[in-house]
Amino acid sequence: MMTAKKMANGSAKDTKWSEPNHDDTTSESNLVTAEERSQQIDLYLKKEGHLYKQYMKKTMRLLLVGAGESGKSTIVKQMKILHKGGYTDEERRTFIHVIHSNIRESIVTLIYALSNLKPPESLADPSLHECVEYIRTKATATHFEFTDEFFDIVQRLWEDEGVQKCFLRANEFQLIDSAQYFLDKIDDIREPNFLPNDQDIVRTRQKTTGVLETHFIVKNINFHMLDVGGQRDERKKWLQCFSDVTALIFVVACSGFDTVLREDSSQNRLQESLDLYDSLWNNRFLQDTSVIIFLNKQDILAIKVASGRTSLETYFPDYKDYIPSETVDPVDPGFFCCVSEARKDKQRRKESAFPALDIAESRELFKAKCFIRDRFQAKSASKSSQSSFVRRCYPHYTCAIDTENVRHVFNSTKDMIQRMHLDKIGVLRY
Ligand SMILES: Nc1nc2c(ncn2[C@@H]2O[C@H](COP(=O)(O)OP(=O)(O)OP(=O)(O)O)[C@@H](O)[C@H]2O)c(=O)[nH]1
Ligand SMILES: [Mg+2]
Repeated sequence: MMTAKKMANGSAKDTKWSEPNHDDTTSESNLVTAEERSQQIDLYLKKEGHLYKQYMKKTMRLLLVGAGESGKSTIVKQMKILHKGGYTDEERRTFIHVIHSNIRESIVTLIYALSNLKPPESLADPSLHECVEYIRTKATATHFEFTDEFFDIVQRLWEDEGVQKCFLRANEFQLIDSAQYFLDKIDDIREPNFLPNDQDIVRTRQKTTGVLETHFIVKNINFHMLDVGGQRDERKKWLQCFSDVTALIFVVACSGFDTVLREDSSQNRLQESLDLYDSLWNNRFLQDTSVIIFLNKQDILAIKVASGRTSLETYFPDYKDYIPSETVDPVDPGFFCCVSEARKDKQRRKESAFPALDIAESRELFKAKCFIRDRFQAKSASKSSQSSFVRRCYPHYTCAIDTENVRHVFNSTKDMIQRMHLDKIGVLRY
């Protein structure tokens, strides 16, 4: 490090150093020795260092990582809703186009999947063939107007039983998670004065490219949250974010156990998350950084388990003989925080994305949640580190589209992040 003495001296042999003299006269009083100047600078750096340390103590840098579509940007949107005063009407309007594009992408995907699935599905109402043609030809055009004709056609197709059957097989192709939400809401969305609400905004899907940073203050603590693109070609940009990170928040789409990656159809999404987690846990630049795991998309996981159409066992054969180590009652509201939060209030329950589960389904969901969590925890074995810092992983079950759930999880991790941070800056000795 450049010492104050070196900075002050330039050449240690110089005997005198003088302050700039504006009236071009040199008086004895503003002549200081290099030694004195060096002491002044040392003092200044100490003071600055102290202020920097104070600032660092109150500044947490959180890096959101995880595979594509795991829910990172959705967490950032929730931070804006919870800690940055939410969205203005002007900002809400900017999401209208994204919602329209999400609807278009969803219906185009469903229509192509009808014939591409093996075995294929077909329209229940053959008179809709013209609508299919419209979607295939007009709705895929680069410059496309979202006309009434488009919304009428989408609505008719979405109500078709054949299209619904195709939707139930969405794990066999690439459909955005919010497809059903927006397609069910077309009546409202197509209105000329439609203004997206918070739930509409957190449901939108836009792939992140690059690194996006957001700042907010909670109880006098500055949070800098970094959101990165999670698809494979985006991950080389992550490295630049690794320095000075307080904690990594690793987001996992738990519901992805029966789907493949958008960018590589030979890779299972949950397996990709596990591999990615493994590589980050072992990354040499992150050896002093603890990891908070957000086991996300618990609502979709619950829907999949309740449907009985798909099982973890098909994709992860060791699930069959897995027995959770806990003896927690599977319907314990403390464990199912998302479900129980929703149950507190009948209205919210109705609006909740969570299905009502019977006891057997709850037990199965409990097993699935524990299994996925344990797979990540097994990869987080602490290695011996030279410092006294003990690196840990902290798993949490989340549902990023549920503002109350994110509030609850963020509150309970906030204090722990702060402890982790103080621990870390103590170890690194700024
Ligand atoms: N139902 C449900 N949908 C979710 C949840 N979390 C995120 N989503 C939806 O999943 C989609 C993808 O979420 P994003 O936040 O864009 O994912 P990301 O990790 O930022 O993806 P990249 O930017 O590609 O890395 C969005 O449409 C979200 O609304 C969840 O817990 N439940
Ligand atoms: Mg994103």
